[in-house]
Amino acid sequence: MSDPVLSLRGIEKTYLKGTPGEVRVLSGLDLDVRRGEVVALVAPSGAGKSTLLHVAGLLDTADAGEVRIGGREVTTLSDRARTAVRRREIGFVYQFHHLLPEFSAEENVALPQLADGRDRRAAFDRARDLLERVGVGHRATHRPAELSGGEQQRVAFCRALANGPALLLADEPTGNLDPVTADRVFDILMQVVRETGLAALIATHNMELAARMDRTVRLSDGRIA
Ligand SMILES: Nc1ncnc2c1ncn2[C@@H]1O[C@H](COP(=O)(O)OP(=O)(O)OP(=O)(O)O)[C@@H](O)[C@H]1O
Repeated sequence: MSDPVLSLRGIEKTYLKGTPGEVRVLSGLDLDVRRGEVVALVAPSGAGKSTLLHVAGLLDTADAGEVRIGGREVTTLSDRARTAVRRREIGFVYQFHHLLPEFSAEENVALPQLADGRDRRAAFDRARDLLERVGVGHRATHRPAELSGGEQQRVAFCRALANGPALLLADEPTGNLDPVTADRVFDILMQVVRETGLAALIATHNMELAARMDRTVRLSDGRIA
């Protein structure tokens, strides 16, 4: 079997180490996510879901343990090399869209591609194609403030997918939407993930959404229970 897209081994993370406020969040956590697999990450508030996603997404470093992306150990890479892995291999979706307000939907989706060296025309073609696929092609030239919450979040998915990542990490991606919109946006996310064969790790408090994914993992006492 091929290497998991994401492999975490023995991950440790403590905030404010050595101070009275020390918080041990991850303590020897192991997790694999394979190509085409959509995994729900479920845990009580404060258990460390965001911390885990940040470590897996190379936005933060663990105190100990190994992070492999596509079989490659990334913990020991230089900052520059890690940034390149993050940009090419990993897409993020957050609870709030974090789109750049002064740019249109298509510009928001084109920008990560331009940052990765793709030519302008190809970047905008891909942006419009992705926006079409999630049903917001007709809003391509609108700025985020001119879009509904569900539309904003669909644009945020497109931005996450813009550089063709192997791994999608999402932190409560529909948590800010009303239940009907959340359901619809989640369907679209699942459809796109299925079509592209991505590995996805999606943190959610919503057990109905978790039940629609391939597998649920629970984070408890700093490990996968
Ligand atoms: N930068 C930080 N400095 C100190 N403590 C932190 C920091 N970031 C997070 N924590 C603490 O670490 C623990 C885990 O936080 P984290 O945000 O990973 O939890 P979570 O499971 O994502 O929570 P929620 O579901 O509420 O978003 C919490 O107790 C939090 O207060």
